[in-house]
Amino acid sequence: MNYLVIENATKVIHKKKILNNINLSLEKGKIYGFVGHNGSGKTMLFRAICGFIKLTEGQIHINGEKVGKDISFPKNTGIILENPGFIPQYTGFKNLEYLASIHHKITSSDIYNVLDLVGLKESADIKTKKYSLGMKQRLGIAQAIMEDPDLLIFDEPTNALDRSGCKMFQNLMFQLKERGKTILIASHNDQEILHLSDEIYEMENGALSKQSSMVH
Ligand SMILES: Nc1ncnc2c1ncn2[C@@H]1O[C@H](COP(=O)(O)OP(=O)(O)OP(=O)(O)O)[C@@H](O)[C@H]1O
Repeated sequence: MNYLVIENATKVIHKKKILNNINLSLEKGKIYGFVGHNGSGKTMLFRAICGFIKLTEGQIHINGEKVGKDISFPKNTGIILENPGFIPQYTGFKNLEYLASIHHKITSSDIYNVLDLVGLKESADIKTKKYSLGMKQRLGIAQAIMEDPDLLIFDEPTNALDRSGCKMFQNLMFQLKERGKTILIASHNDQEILHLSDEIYEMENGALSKQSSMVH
C-alpha cells in the first residue's frame, strides 16, 4: 500500500480551481520534489495534505487514514509551511521544549541533539528574537524532524539558508530517506530539487502537469 494517496483533489476558492483534480500515490522511503511557478498550487496542496484546508472534492489518505475524517491532521508528520514562527523571548531550546511538551515524546537531550544536527548547538540558549532568518529556518527544520516523524512536508525549506545550511539540509534529507521517511519538498531551487528528489512533479495552475523520475 502506498503511504500517501491523493485522489481527485480539487479545491475551489471564489470559483477558481486552486487545486485541479490532483492524483498522486507516494511511497515510503522516497523524496518527492514539487516545482512550479509562484501561485501554481504547491503550498495549497501541502496544506490539504496537512488537513489545514478542506478539499472541495476528492480525498487524501495517509497510511490508510483519511485526512479530515479518520484524522483531522496527519499523525507523525513534520511540517515547514512558510517561515516558521517562534516565541521571540524564548531561546531556541526553550521553543522546541515548549513544542515537544505537547506530545511528550522526546527528552531535553534529544532536543540538544537535533539542535546540533541543524548547526544550532552554539545558539541553543540564545533567544530567538536574536536569531537571523537562516537561524530561524534551521530551528524550523529542527522542529519538523525532532519527533522523528514518518512524513515530512517542507515548503521552501532552504529559503534564507547559507551554503552550509543547504548542505546540512540535503545530508539530513538523505539520512531520513534511508530510514524510510516519506519526504515532500517544494522549492524554486532547481539544482536542489534535482539533487534530492527520486521523483519530481511540476504544478501548473493547480494541476500536476508533468512528472519526471530520477535515478540516484
Ligand atoms: N487564502 C486564499 N484565498 C484565496 N486564494 C488563495 C489563498 N491562498 C492562496 N490562494 C491562491 O491559490 C493559488 C495557489 O497558491 P499557492 O500558495 O499554493 O502557490 P505556490 O505554488 O505555493 O506558490 P509560491 O511558489 O509562490 O509559494 C494562488 O493563485 C493563490 O493566489
